[in-house]
Amino acid sequence: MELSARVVTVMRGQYPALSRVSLALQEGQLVAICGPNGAGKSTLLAALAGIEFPELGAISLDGTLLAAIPPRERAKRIGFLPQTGEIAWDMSVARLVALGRLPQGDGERADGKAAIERALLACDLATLAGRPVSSLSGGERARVLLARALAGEPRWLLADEPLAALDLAHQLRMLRVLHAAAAEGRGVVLVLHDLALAMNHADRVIVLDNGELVTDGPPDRALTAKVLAQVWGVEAHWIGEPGQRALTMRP
Ligand SMILES: Nc1ncnc2c1ncn2[C@@H]1O[C@H](COP(=O)(O)OP(=O)(O)OP(=O)(O)O)[C@@H](O)[C@H]1O
Repeated sequence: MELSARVVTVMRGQYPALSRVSLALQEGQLVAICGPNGAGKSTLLAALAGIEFPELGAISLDGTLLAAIPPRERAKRIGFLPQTGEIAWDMSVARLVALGRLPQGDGERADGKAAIERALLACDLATLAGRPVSSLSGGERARVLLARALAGEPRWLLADEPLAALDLAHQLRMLRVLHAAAAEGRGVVLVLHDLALAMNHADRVIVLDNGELVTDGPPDRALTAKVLAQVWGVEAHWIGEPGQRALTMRP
């Protein structure tokens, strides 16, 4: 089972936001997409989710062009959480999370309800379920949006900076949930700015810069001091044990 991009170019006006990017993602892994501001991370994630159609190249899911898969079927198989945590309509947390079952159409049936309940619990939302989303804090809202994506229990979960607004304990909790989803055989792809999270928790890291793929591999090979200098322009190095690494930087 594979989600792949073949020489994908996405234009923004005259300039490419993504330029000839090729990669193949496998289920069962947690993959981090990293890179500086404007590198093309959100564009790549949206293209992989079928939200954005590339001008050149192709995105395929299990060998079928994404563009050829009907939108509802695509939404069943690929859950997408965009970077902007905007919520258009005010409603209760439980109702918003239930929208994650729309592609399946079973939000009122036992299977759907159980999946919604699992997502609410996974994101520590049980006590907030009856609250209007407009009354929540930024981090609470971010957990609700992640829960909506999880409620669909898609084969692929693509999330753009899902942990950025979360406190330390909830970051860890959500990482465990995302790891568990990968261990169940789902594909989990996260855009992450926090390179220590990527280093310690991802199975694979993809680094983009200026719309181009710079490195793609295990975290310790993709996020070397040399890559940090070349891509982020910082003099930094890793300390600590594998799985508990921290980044030290010269000011
Ligand atoms: N609507 C737009 N019009 C013009 N250029 C755009 C538009 N949206 C994005 N871009 C450009 O496309 C490039 C890639 O943007 P993208 O949002 O994918 O970057 P990113 O790596 O996700 O950045 P960030 O870390 O800041 O979220 C950037 O140079 C950005 O300025």
